[in-house]
Formats: sequence, structure tokens, C-alpha cells
Amino acid sequence: MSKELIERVSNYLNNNVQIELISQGAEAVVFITHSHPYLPNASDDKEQYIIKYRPAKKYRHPAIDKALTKHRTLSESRILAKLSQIDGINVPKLIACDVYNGCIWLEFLGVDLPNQCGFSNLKNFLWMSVADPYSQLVEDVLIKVGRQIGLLQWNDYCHGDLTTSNIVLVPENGTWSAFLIDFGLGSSSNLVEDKAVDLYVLERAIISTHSSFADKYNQWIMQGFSQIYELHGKSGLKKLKEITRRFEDVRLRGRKRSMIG
Ligand SMILES: Nc1ncnc2c1ncn2[C@@H]1O[C@H](COP(=O)(O)OP(=O)(O)OP(=O)(O)O)[C@@H](O)[C@H]1O
Repeated sequence: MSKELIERVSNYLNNNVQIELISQGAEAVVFITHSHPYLPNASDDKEQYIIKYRPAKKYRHPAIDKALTKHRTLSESRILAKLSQIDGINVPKLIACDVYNGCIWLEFLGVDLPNQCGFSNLKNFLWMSVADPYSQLVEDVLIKVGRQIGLLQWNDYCHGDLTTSNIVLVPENGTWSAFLIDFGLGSSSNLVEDKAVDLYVLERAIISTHSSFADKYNQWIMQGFSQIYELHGKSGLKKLKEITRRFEDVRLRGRKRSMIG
């Protein structure tokens, strides 16, 4: 990442705000900071926040770029604000957003896993668990992940990029809670197709990185997902059936596509 970009972010934030780059995706750069956006001078070494910044894309027309950055930053902020009001859904708290400069501040989630297994996202957690892949702990975590997705979709939201890196595990009372992050492609949608595609994307992510255990893992995720719909009686079961049927169709389409190439 260019020094120029880091400098631009630092200048925009004000030089008192120390930032550390942790990720650079196609869409955004993500930093950790100890400074709170409204109290930048009261840095507390124990508190951490995430700054997600969407830099201007030089290849786009400046007016279109501005409009897109504003739209995407606003959309991600809005969806996070709405989701945090829904009982049981775990997402990072939105602390501040500056849609014109493409910047959002979020609660920092997660910890470093033991034995240098990396940051506590689902991907690293499953790698860490390969020695005992079918443990009660792994089952519990995957059922919780499924419940989070179930809650999200029951409330007619879709994630849009449900990978194992976008599920963060947070230690709570001696166990793990699952949180969903990165709603850059999230949407409010009651379309069965969007929901089935979300499930398919996660299933593929698990198959590609943890192929030996993927059947069981995906089964546990779907167990948690179904539990949420089953809480809602007949109408829940009807919706669940629609989604699982469509999920089958999406899988079939995926298989055909990979056969044809
Ligand atoms: N609230 C958070 N708490 C802790 N880490 C976070 C948080 N938000 C983002 N991260 C870290 O930053 C990485 C990138 O964030 P995010 O996925 O939101 O950005 P992105 O640019 O859309 O990424 P990508 O293009 O790789 O999907 C995450 O995988 C995660 O490691």
C-alpha cells in the first residue's frame, strides 16, 4: 500500500490519531487505532477501534467516484446501525461515519487465538481445531454461526459476502460468540434467491478451506440456521423450506457451472 495513501488518511484523521494498517481489500483499507473519534486526545491503549476507509479510485470519473463512495459507506453504516437494534444479532457497533470521506469507525472485535493461530475469525478457528475437528466446541461454534445467519435472514437482511473471514469469534463467558462483519455488500432483502446465495457462498468457503470436515461443518451451520426459523412455527417452517429448496437449486447451478467451466 502506498505511503501516500497512509499519509492521506493520517492527514484526514488529524495527526494525533495513530493508525495501524491491518487489511487492504479491493474496496477498502482497514486500520486499527486506539483513538476514539470524538475524543482523539484521550487515547487509551486498551481500547481499540476499527477505521474502514474507502479510498478514491483514480480510474473512476471523480463525480461518479464520490457518489459511489458516499453510497457504499452510507449503505454499510445504515445496515450496521439497523442490525445492532435487532435482538440477538451480533455485529460491530457503528461509532461514527463520514460518508463524504468514505470513512467509518467501528467497535473492534476478536482476539488473537492461542499458539499463533492468528486472529479469531471462523477460518482460523477451524484451522486451529483440526486436531479435534468434531469437538463439542466446534459444533457449538458452528451452530451459533448458523443462528446468526438465521437471525439475519429471518429479519430479511442478506450479507452478500459470507466468508469464514467475515465471521469473527469473540470470547464470552468461557466460550465463543459469533459476530458477522463486513456489510459492504449487505442489503435488506426478502428474496429467497439472495438468502440461498448467502448460504451457498459460506458453504463453498468451508468446502474450499476445510474440505475433509466440510459436510459435518455445513450440517451444523444449517442446524443453527434452522433453529431460528423453527422458533416461528408454521410460517417459519414454510420460509425455511423455501430457502433450503432454493439452496439446493443454487448448488445444482454451481455444480453445472463448474462442470461446464
Ligand atoms: N470490527 C472489526 N473488528 C476486528 N477486525 C475487523 C473488524 N472489521 C474488519 N476487521 C478486519 O479487517 C478485515 C477487512 O475488513 P472488511 O472485510 O470489512 O473490509 P473489506 O475491504 O471489505 O475486505 P475484503 O475486501 O477483504 O472483504 C477483516 O477481515 C478483519 O480481519
